Amino acid sequence: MPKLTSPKEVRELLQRHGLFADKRFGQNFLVSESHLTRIVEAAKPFTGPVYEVGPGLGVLTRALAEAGAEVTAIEKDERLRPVLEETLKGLPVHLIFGDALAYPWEEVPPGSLLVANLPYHIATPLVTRLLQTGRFARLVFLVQKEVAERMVAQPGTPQYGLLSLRVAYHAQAEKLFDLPPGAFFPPPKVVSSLVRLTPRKVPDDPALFQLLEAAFSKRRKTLKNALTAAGYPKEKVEEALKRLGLPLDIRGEALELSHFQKLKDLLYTRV
Ligand SMILES: C[S@@+](CC[C@H](N)C(=O)[O-])C[C@H]1O[C@@H](n2cnc3c(N)ncnc32)[C@H](O)[C@@H]1O
Repeated sequence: MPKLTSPKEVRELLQRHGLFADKRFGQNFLVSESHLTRIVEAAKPFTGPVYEVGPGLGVLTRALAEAGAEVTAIEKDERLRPVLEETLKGLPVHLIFGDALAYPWEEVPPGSLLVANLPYHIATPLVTRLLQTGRFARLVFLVQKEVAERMVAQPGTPQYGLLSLRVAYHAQAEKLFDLPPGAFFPPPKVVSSLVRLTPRKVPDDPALFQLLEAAFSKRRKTLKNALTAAGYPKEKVEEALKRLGLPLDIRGEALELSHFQKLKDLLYTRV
């Protein structure tokens, strides 16, 4: 069995199967034993079924299964089938080939976990969708450091925006540690971070997210101008901001989640 945390053995495994790491699929395989251990520890305890998006060569899949997780892994790249059949042989892993964005996440058992080294190009839409299902007890995943910083950002910081508010509404968010490019083969151009989200089990709030999308659609505008440009009545927006004790020229980036929730209540209340 090849050692999947050895760049040399990973290169040989790919060569033996006539494969290469395909950038289009965001393929940067984890080859750091110490980081692998820390990711598995951050995901424990395995209190529900574990879903992995993008098993790649199976390094994390194998570690999770060996640690006792009941893993379902969804991989888009069909070329990896023979590799995964080799590296996951004998382990009770349910392997599905397909696009994770097309997976029926709304049907997974309540209390499921996501543990993944996410392909960078689908990380934000995928995490948003998984949070909206209300089915996950914990999501532990690697993303570009810059995306991780946006997920945990506080009001008034340059990284703060729609993604930070989406995450704050649905979950408690932690950025646990960074991984240098050398932890992957081939090394990416960016630093990665491990994020852990612990959902609060709140129902989705479409009116709130409609308001947030409008507030952040024009980043350089004041909140009042962004909302009126999106069709919210100007007088109502001004009145609501005054009632909240906020200046009329405030920008969306300065408001925390509770402000937006109160603003939504005021804007959606008939007078
Ligand atoms: C960053 S690599 C991680 C691979 C492996 N988990 C590891 O840590 O070495 C991302 C993986 O996601 C797969 N992938 C890319 N887009 C996908 C999609 N839409 N659905 C499912 N898997 C996808 C890639 O083929 C690749 O195996």
